[in-house]
Amino acid sequence: MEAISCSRVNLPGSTLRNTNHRSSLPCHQTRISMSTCSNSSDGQAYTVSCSNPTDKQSGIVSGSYLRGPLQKRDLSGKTFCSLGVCTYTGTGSSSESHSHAAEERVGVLLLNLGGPETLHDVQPFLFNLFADPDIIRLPRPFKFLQRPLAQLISVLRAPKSKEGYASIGGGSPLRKITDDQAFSLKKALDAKEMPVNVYVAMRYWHPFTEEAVQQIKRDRITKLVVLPLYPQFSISTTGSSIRVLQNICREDAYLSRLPISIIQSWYQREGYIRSMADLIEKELQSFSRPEEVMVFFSAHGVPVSYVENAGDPYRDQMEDCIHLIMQELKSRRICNDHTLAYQSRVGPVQWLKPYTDEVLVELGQKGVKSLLAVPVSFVSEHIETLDEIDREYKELALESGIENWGRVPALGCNPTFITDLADAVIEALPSATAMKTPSMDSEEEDPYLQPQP
Ligand SMILES: C=CC1=C(C)c2cc3[nH]c(cc4nc(cc5[nH]c(cc1n2)c(C)c5CCC(=O)O)C(CCC(=O)O)=C4C)c(C)c3C=C
Ligand SMILES: [Fe+2]
Repeated sequence: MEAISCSRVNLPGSTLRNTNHRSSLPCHQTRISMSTCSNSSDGQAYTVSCSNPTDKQSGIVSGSYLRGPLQKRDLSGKTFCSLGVCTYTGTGSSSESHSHAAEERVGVLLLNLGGPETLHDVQPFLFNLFADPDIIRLPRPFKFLQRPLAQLISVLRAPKSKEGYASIGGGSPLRKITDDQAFSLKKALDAKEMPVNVYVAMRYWHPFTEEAVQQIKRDRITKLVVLPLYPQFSISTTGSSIRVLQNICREDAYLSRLPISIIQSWYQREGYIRSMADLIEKELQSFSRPEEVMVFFSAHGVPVSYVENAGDPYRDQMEDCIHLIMQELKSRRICNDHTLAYQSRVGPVQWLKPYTDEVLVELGQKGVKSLLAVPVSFVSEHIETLDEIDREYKELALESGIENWGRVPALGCNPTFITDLADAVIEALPSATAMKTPSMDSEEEDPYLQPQP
């Protein structure tokens, strides 16, 4: 594999590893502090040199990722957690889940968003979401408004959200799907002779990160791989979850010494790209003229300011991801037209464009008759696939002149995908190092989550 070089945003004092490159596009430049990196000739063991002059040696986060721009920032914050940790330890007790070395107990921590399990949970779930300073980014002098604003917005938005959740069965399916993915991942790792415990940490609903972390401590895990269930990195998703984790680790003697490897993004992995292409190829067959179908990638949006002011690599990674999926399809002689748009905007600010609803109308006006929607920023079914895409966008598309509509299902427990995640975990394990967290500026502190019932 050819050598590549890149510049990237760096956490203060971070040491990062990049493994398993798939292609040779240069990493993208960001605005904050930079570090340069170059890969070894075999595309493995990709080490990023640290640019922080004051703290060159300390490894804050050890990240295994493939390529592409990464957002690294000071991750700090606080969270409250409570009941319901789900751990997959196989048939035996957790202490049986050892790695090869007698005392080594490997844990995998899956990070996800979480969702309300009942309609009663919707408003407090929304409060937690809007109280996250990575979701509503207030300028420093206005940080004190975060919680009151979260309270106000959550109360105002709750009726609309409740309608959506009511229409998909009265709650989010995310917890059940994530638990199933955790179970499948554990089985896939067992099959590769890598016995692990798999934990689930949700950002805005049960089981919260702290619950998972408590279980990790009880199980006396000796090495941890952190795997966000978001293929692409965004400040608002993976970034936010890592910040919370880092904050918990900072305050805990055991956790601050625990070797941890964080997989920051994995959209470039061959197995993921192949499994997405498989789903698209299969779904295209349900159309009478598959070659005439527009492949319509719909990604969850973020406000433009994240990308343009805060250096969020989300848009670049999303575009790169679509490119890789289309390349894979082309290699199978599937050469359909395709487009990417962003859905689910909230509030009055500018979000990434083009907007899904606007593009659907335009495509209908231009005479596109068959369209296959591909949700691409998330790997489980959730409110935005089951309600927004399947109901709202489908209706809009049909009204706009599109006659044949299809939608690719989310990956869920797709075997190719889960096996690839298992490989990602195995590749990340050797780079686990203790998470030394920066001391936190009190003004940057996360507002406390609303205590849950
Ligand atoms: C990559 C995925 C996601 C990004 C990026 C993201 C950013 C983001 N989201 C909001 C606001 C809301 N998101 C909501 C639900 C929701 N968001 C994602 C994923 C991403 N969000 C998922 C998978 C879900 C669904 C969870 C489920 O229960 O099924 C909601 C609640 C639902 C609603 O009222 O629409 C809100 C609100 C912002 C503001 C944001 C970036 C800043
Ligand atoms: Fe969202």
